[in-house]
Amino acid sequence: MLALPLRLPGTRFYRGLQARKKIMAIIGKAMSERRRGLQANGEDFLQRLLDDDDKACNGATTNGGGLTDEEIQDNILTMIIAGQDTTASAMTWMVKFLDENPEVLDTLLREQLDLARKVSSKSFLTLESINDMPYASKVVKESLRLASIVPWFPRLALEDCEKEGFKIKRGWNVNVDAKSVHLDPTVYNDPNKFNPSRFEDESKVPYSFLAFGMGGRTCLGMNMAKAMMLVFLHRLITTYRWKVINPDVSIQKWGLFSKLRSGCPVTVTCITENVLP
Ligand code: HEM
Repeated sequence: MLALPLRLPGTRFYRGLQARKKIMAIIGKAMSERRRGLQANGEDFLQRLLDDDDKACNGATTNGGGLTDEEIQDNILTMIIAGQDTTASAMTWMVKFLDENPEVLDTLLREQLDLARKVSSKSFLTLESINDMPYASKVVKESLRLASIVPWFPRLALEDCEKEGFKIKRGWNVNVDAKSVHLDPTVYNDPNKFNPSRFEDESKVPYSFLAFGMGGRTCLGMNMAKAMMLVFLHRLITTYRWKVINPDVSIQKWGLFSKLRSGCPVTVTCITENVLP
């Protein structure tokens, strides 16, 4: 998205196309190995698409046909691009914000240790446990607001229209600037402060939380991403003591998503069981 579309060797665009080809080939190989029984059929999204495709080929679907192999590859690539880097980056920012805000970390630790005591006999967190993390949910939301992982997203005007006095012509590209909304002091009080409690008296300004987009194209993985971030938080907070070792706040240049250039390295020590009384 952030490169001139020049198919010339050496350009970012060209390297992107080459990388895409490589990933598509890896996905294509996995598909053919699964179909030939050479790779374990996991219970994953790829398998669902392949199974639906089989059903369509055998006439077991009513909608006339499954996806082509290229469409299946495209769907998997979309999930990788939309789901992997975004969530990883969100977790990185969350660690950074918590490291910088010990009082928030303290409140979070208390909530998570309480929860850990309740669920310690189980080896995994259930949906019920995830729904029992009110403060952690606000930490996740505030991290997503302040980091604006997808800082803007593009739209195409399908017809002439006028918004707040601005005339927009059919065919124009319009970028929704989520980051500016998230940092607008008329929407969020003291917007640069990491303050999860601001969501206690949740801002009611419509369209003011755009971390997952809004409307017809809202993020499909929104609930999954939130759940992953909560599980990650719980494990990190209750199992490890950690410290960010590189406080560099610069952001990766030309990235599609807002990512810390340093990757936010941390030192990690496992907490012994006596932390959970
Ligand atoms: C913290 C993590 C994530 C963030 C911040 C995020 C953010 C977004 C945003 C802002 C959009 C809307 C883009 C637009 O309107 O043009 C979007 C769309 C999308 N996201 Fe996510 N996302 C995350 C995680 C995920 C995950 C885990 C998945 C899948 C496993 C996923 C799959 C998608 C898909 C498929 C779309 C396109 C939806 C459509 O166009 O109909 N995302 N995401």
